[in-house]
Amino acid sequence: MPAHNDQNTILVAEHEVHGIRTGVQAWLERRREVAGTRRRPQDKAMAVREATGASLMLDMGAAPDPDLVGRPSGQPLKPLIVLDRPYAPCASDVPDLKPLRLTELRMETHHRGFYLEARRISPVVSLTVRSWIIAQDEDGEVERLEVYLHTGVDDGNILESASGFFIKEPYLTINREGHTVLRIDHPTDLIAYEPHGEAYDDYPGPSRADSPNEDSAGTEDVILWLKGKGNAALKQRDLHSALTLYSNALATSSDSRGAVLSSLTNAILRNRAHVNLLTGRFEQAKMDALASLAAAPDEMDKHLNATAYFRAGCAAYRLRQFEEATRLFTELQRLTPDDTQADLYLLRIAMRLKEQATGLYGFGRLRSKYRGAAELVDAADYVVQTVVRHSAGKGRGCFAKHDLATGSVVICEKAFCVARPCCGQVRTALTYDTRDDQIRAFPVGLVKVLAEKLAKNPSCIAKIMELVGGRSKDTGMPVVDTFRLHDIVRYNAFAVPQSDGQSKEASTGLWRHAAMINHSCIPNIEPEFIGDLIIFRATRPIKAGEEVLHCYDATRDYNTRRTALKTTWDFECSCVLCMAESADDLEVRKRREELANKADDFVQRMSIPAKRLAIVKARRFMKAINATYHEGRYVGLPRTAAKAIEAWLAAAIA
Ligand SMILES: C[S@@+](CC[C@H](N)C(=O)[O-])C[C@H]1O[C@@H](n2cnc3c(N)ncnc32)[C@H](O)[C@@H]1O
Repeated sequence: MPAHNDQNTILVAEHEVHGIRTGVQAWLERRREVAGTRRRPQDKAMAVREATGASLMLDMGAAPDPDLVGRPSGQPLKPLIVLDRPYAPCASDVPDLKPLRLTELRMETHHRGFYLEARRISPVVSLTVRSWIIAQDEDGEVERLEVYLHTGVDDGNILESASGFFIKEPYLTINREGHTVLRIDHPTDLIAYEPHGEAYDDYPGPSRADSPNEDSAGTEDVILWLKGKGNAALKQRDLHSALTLYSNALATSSDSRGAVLSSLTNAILRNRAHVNLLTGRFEQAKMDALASLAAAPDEMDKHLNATAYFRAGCAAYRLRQFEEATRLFTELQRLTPDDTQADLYLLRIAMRLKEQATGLYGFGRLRSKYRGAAELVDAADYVVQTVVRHSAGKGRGCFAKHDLATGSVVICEKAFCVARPCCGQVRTALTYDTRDDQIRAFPVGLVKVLAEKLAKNPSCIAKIMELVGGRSKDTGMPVVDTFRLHDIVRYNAFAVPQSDGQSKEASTGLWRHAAMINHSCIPNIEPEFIGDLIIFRATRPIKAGEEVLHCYDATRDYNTRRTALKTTWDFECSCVLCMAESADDLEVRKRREELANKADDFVQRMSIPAKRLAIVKARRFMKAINATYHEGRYVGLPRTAAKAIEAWLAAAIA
């Protein structure tokens, strides 16, 4: 993560690294041994008993979470996630796949082109980075179903949200504790549904099978009943159920033969638009609201259309489609000229459009309004000063379109998504990536937030997949690929410095345009954060056509910095400072670092105003540090080791 990533640094003791590696290697070996063999049947009663027991023990806090690994020196336990052999998510819809039974599954096999239908028959066991249940197929065979990391749906757990599931292209493997499991890594591979007929169990009218397709009055009753249940769920803020019930009602209405139910259907679409807005499904919210508009409205319909325009306008605003939001709120204004809601929104949109075009934000006002870490700021993006194009040896880069003065705003962008401490979204895990054998402290909380946002707004997937670490090939269907998201976060996320000093772990976020900025150890722009707004300002004059560069890792020591750039971002920096430092003798670099550390210590201890003797000592430090720099090679380059003592001296003699 560029900038400020030190808060996420976790020191892993050598013996612990060894323990993790050995354990994981043994697990991989076990999996290799069983690859391709037939699945062994499970004892149903025993499996359910085990899940019930595990769930109870966890609820009582009486069982350790097997996902957590021990920390040295009293640091809190951290979850360990093993990233092994990434595989692609299923890119087909369930009807395009062939059904499969549990008895047909083979170990360590991705059953491409197939799906499995199963019901939950146990309580949900919720661990730190995964949840599991016992699932049963229609033959009565059972297996553990484990969902990794992406268990959340509308503030609940996907495994709790329904009792029936479609598992697309099931993958049968062994987990780290040795249990055979159906493993879900990609959120789009698990489809939760209410088994057929289940939502109608307490329907008071004639049985559904008897009526709807034959009789439009019967169908209308079912739809009205589902709508009523949806409204009741909405009232109780059970948004996931409300969404399912409205969707079932709409499916029933589209199933019915020739029944003219348009006003009822429109009402459900309007309600579903509201729930979609509340749950962050903005694309679907806009579609529902627009689909609910009456074509030839009477006076009553006009009022209902106004509600639809309001919901569609809010969704467009949240999707940052400000021009479209203007059009929708203008329609609302036309329908309800006495209502001030549209006027207020149109004013807000006008502010966003101005920010977008001019970069004039009123930063003072924003700073005083948004003080918490990664708070969600109501602001537009200002990215018109730069253009993205090829940068030699670095992939794409961001280049200035015009001359930019020191201190001017180069880019100001609102996060695509952030993991926020206030919502409990900040979570750091240890990841062991078997692809490069590295153990890293990793912001898995951000991967979760990103996956959920993409699953709810699939049209954003393609744009995110364009970032480094994403997929280059189009699969034809918007799917959420967890492994890709992990790499995207690794290469492109920023850590947000904490402004409240409260949170133990740093917030992290993803900014799409800022993710195009390359690194230099001598940057020309510097980031600042207001909530989830990232603001890059020029630190020196930048010429039109020049690449804008910021510093991903400002560690002074050359070797440490080089290792960090390689380990996290997978490149070797060849900026002029790195070139000069790489030509230094190893001994010289070592001596310089020792002197710089002593000078740092001196600066920490010596207050200003300072005694003459202290100033003399500081000058000596300066001289000694400067002597480690080769006069010819460092012309015009920053002498980073002398920075702190130089600043102290300037203040002391001022
Ligand atoms: C946040 S992205 C920057 C945009 C990226 N160049 C692109 O094409 O989308 C970070 C990645 O850019 C590349 N990169 C950034 N700075 C670089 C540099 N100074 N030299 C070489 N590659 C660099 C590395 O591949 C790194 O993982």
